[in-house]
Amino acid sequence: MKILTAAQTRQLDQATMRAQHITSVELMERAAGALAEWFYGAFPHERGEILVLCGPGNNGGDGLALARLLHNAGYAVRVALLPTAHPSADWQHNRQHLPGGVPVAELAADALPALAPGALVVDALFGTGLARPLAGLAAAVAAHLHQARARVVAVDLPSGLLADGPQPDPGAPVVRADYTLSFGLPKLAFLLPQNAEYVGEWHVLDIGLDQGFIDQAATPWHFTPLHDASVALPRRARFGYKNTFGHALLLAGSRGKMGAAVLSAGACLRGGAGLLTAHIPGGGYDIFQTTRPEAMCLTDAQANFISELPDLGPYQAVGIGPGLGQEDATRAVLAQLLRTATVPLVIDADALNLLGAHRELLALLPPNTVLTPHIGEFTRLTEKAHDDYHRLDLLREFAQKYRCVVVLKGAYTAVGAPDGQVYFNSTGNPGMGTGGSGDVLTGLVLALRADQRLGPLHAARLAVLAHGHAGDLAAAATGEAGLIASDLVAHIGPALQALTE
Ligand SMILES: NC(=O)C1=CN([C@@H]2O[C@H](COP(=O)(O)OP(=O)(O)OC[C@H]3O[C@@H](n4cnc5c(N)ncnc54)[C@H](O)[C@@H]3O)[C@@H](O)[C@H]2O)[C@@H](O)CC1
Ligand SMILES: [K+]
Repeated sequence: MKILTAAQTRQLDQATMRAQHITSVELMERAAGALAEWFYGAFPHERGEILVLCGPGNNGGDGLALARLLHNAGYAVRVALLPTAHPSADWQHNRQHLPGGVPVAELAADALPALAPGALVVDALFGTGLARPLAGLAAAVAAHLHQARARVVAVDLPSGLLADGPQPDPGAPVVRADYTLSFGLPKLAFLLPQNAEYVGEWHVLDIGLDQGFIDQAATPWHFTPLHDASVALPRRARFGYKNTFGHALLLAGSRGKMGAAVLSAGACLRGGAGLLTAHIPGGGYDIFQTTRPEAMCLTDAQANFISELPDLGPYQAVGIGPGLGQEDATRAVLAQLLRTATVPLVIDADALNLLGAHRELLALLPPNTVLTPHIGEFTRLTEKAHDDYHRLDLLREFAQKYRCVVVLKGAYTAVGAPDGQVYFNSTGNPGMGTGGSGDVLTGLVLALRADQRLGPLHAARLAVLAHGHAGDLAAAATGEAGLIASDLVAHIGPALQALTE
């Protein structure tokens, strides 16, 4: 699913009207109808008065049309208008068609509407047409809503927030919505942590926008919903056997962190690898063989960390990093792996930290390597981003420069591809912020990299999607707080099953 800029969204509206031979008023009516349907579902028994705040443009027009539909459906509705000398044409149309029974007032700085705590307010002040930061009356209204602790439903975007880029004035007020209802497609702003306090829970409402325009629109940003045919797992061949499903090698673990190796290995096995060999510190042998009898095990001469690179001949993919530690000898193993590997690599955790601390090693990264940093690890590989948008620029630059796939982990994990495209993930929950969660992802990526039917981007996106879905399935059983990484491993099977072609 593509994510478009505000400018592209305007072109999309125009293209929709042309392709479907409808007027902008008719498109606005569709938008208002979709908003009203959402309201009927979300607030079926709302008894209090709903205050609809309308700006001067088509976002305000949506608000006026919604006020009419809610009133006609039996809700108590009141409208407050931002004073304007030049309302949009569709605004004027919907103002004229507002039923006489709906009270209308103009907003004024010295008489902001009284709001009981929890009052339901629709923010239809500004949407994709926002041209400058909120100031004056609009800024006062945004602050007033926050102080009054109103429940705010934003139409298209919380007013004051840009759809597709950082705020020019980070200090300017933005409406803090509890819900944001976007038309047709998600917006880039929704996916970044710095905007979470404004966007709240967001939903995309289908208003039948022109798919032809969307298909040809150029954008680096994409959103991967749970069921996306382009990242499905191909079925296993009826006559396949363990060697056809790939033999993975995992280098992981150090004293005190053998659990990372165990979790990662479990995820690799549950991820469908035909065979898994783990190379671990000698002292971890009993732990590993006891907890992962399905895996084979090579032990390092060192008891507490990894100092040797095994012969890579038998393997279709190699993963390195979980629980690895950062010994000099381990760094030498990583360097040797980068120099000699001819099969796909997956690099995580301390292997990334070693790369960050010895950046000369980055030049050795084989193309199509999958790296799975969280924000801290990514910062060590690149630089400190001044905001979340800048970090996305750094992600694209890094993936393009090293021709790698970079999985930047977090809510809406962003997968950066070597061609500069970025794919945001839709699955997962805050319960997955728990030790070992990343080790599980590494094992899963490794399994899918050993599957020779999948390219690096497909494997990474599918692993991220399945990992998040496993988290959602697990949280349904344990709750978010109770979720631990072993639960993720246990749910990888059903998650992948749900994502199979
Ligand atoms: N074009 C269409 O057919 C559709 C548009 N839709 C709605 O239309 C919205 C976009 O409408 P517009 O392009 O009219 O833009 P907006 O309604 O977002 O805002 C534009 C108006 O606000 C003024 N303005 C911008 N920033 C301001 C600020 N900081 N302080 C004070 N005034 C400011 C502009 O001068 C202009 O009058 C979307 O967000 C969506 O809600 C939907 O109805 C779907 C269909
Ligand atoms: K809005």
